[in-house]
Amino acid sequence: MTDHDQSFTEAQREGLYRAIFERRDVRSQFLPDAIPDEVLARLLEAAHHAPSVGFMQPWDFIVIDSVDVRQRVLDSFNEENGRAATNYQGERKERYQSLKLQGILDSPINLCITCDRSRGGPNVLGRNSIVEMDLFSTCLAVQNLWLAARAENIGVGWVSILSQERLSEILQLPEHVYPLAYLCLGYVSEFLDQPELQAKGWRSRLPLEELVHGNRWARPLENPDLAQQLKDRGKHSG
Ligand SMILES: Cc1cc2c(cc1C)N(C[C@H](O)[C@H](O)[C@H](O)COP(=O)(O)O)c1[nH]c(=O)[nH]c(=O)c1N2
Repeated sequence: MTDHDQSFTEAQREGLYRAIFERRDVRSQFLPDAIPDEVLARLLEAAHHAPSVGFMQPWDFIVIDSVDVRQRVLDSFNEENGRAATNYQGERKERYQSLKLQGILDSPINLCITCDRSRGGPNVLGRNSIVEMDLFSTCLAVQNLWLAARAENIGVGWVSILSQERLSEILQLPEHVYPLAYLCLGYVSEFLDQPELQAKGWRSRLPLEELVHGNRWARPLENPDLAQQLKDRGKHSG
């Protein structure tokens, strides 16, 4: 037992949900303004407080301000994005090619969050059966940073249209370090009220009630009240 109230106030709870619902992947709205060091430090601390398998903390954070390094990453993006465009034809291809899918040079800073697959030695508690748990843990660090950034009015964009080998080479990563997330960070002109891919007609949010099942794959929920709640929530989330 502690001697202080551990409950969130209603305002604190709303603040957390607000960060969750108003977080966006940003590519087009970056401003060049620098992020103050103390703000960046808060974001990195939030990432470092993510849960991790066996408390492995497999992440490292590479803060990239060099325009030269970023240009080389952008070159990899352009090459990979050209290849990705060949997956589509006709109108869909045109739409793909009209999407802006990175803000590598528009944002003032890039951050690569890596996963050191050997951290903590060969036996990590909780990772004996499913070895990818270190990668999943690192994803949670990304999400912590992404949500904290929203609360700091900073936009984050994840760029994954990159050659992993090329990225490892550019950042001189050792063999056992996996470049998990390449992120662009910066203040923004606005946060869109829905995902940019939805706003541009690429793909829409799926109805939550179709994604929640009872007991076995694709079985309806036994609980009709929960089913109704899920439907109602869909009406007011963008
Ligand atoms: C693992 C991973 C990888 C990528 C992304 C996300 C994640 C989680 N997203 C962003 C993605 O398109 C976006 O999250 C969804 O469209 C939903 O939009 P909001 O994040 O809610 O704004 C993304 N966006 C982009 O413009 N270029 C990219 O290469 C990627 N890659």
